[in-house]
Amino acid sequence: MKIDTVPRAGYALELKKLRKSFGKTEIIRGANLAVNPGERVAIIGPNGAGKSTLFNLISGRFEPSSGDVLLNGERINGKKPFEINRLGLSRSFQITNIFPKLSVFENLRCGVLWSLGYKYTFLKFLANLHDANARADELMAMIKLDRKRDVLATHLTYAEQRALEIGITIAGGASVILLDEPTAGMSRSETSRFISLIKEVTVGKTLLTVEHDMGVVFGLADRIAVLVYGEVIACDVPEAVRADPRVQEAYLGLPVADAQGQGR
Ligand SMILES: Nc1ncnc2c1ncn2[C@@H]1O[C@H](COP(=O)(O)OP(=O)(O)OP(=O)(O)O)[C@@H](O)[C@H]1O
Repeated sequence: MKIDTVPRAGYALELKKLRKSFGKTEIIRGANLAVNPGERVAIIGPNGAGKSTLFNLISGRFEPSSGDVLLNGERINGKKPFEINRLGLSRSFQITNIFPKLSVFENLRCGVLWSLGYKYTFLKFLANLHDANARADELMAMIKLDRKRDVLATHLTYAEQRALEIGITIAGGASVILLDEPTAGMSRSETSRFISLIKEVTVGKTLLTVEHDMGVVFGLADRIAVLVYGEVIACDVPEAVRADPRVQEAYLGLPVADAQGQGR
């Protein structure tokens, strides 16, 4: 089944002078960011900097007050989240994405069918949908849950549920993936395995994460975007961001590597 969305030339994702106010309070204040196809970018920033708001603007949950969001060169402001999803951007919604009473396989198949525009009311007919079954099997192997094929999602470990969530997020073949704190709540060993898994399943895709854990940020990101008071004050390779005095100042004067947990 061919469902990959081929990015056009240019940036995979671009934010231009993006602004968002809630009432009189401006939360995103002219944020600019350009992410290349295939790049992994982590957004960091102190509490309340606007990271979640930025994700909500990109994924269509909020409409910008002004400025633009471009996905593969196409302006997506004002589009509905499902329209943006069909254009090739997929966002994880943490484990609320998962159907607890469905098996691993059924969850993944729902993710595939949803991206193709099927309705859940057709569930009883799904067994006949050969392509979706094949894609669900493929995803299950990618997220290393093939041995749990028929286990209900509710009976998975927390880390397995998060892996399933990633499987559902990538099910539709989106070229741009947004992950919100993908390793939150995991142990150190689970986190390091999970970083490897994320890297594997997003090969060739563009990845944007919001992350508090500096270990994850430095282990995963090609570039780090630092959001402070609704502006991207730096976006560079990890070593450069670590050494940037503006970033150190934003993290209470601590070197970024020592500021692990300070953003919480
Ligand atoms: N729907 C909303 N209505 C009003 N204010 C909002 C809304 N969403 C977010 N805010 C405000 O915007 C600011 C930024 O919030 P946001 O959650 O985007 O920050 P964040 O960087 O993700 O923070 P954290 O690291 O604590 O998760 C906060 O002051 C928050 O209260």
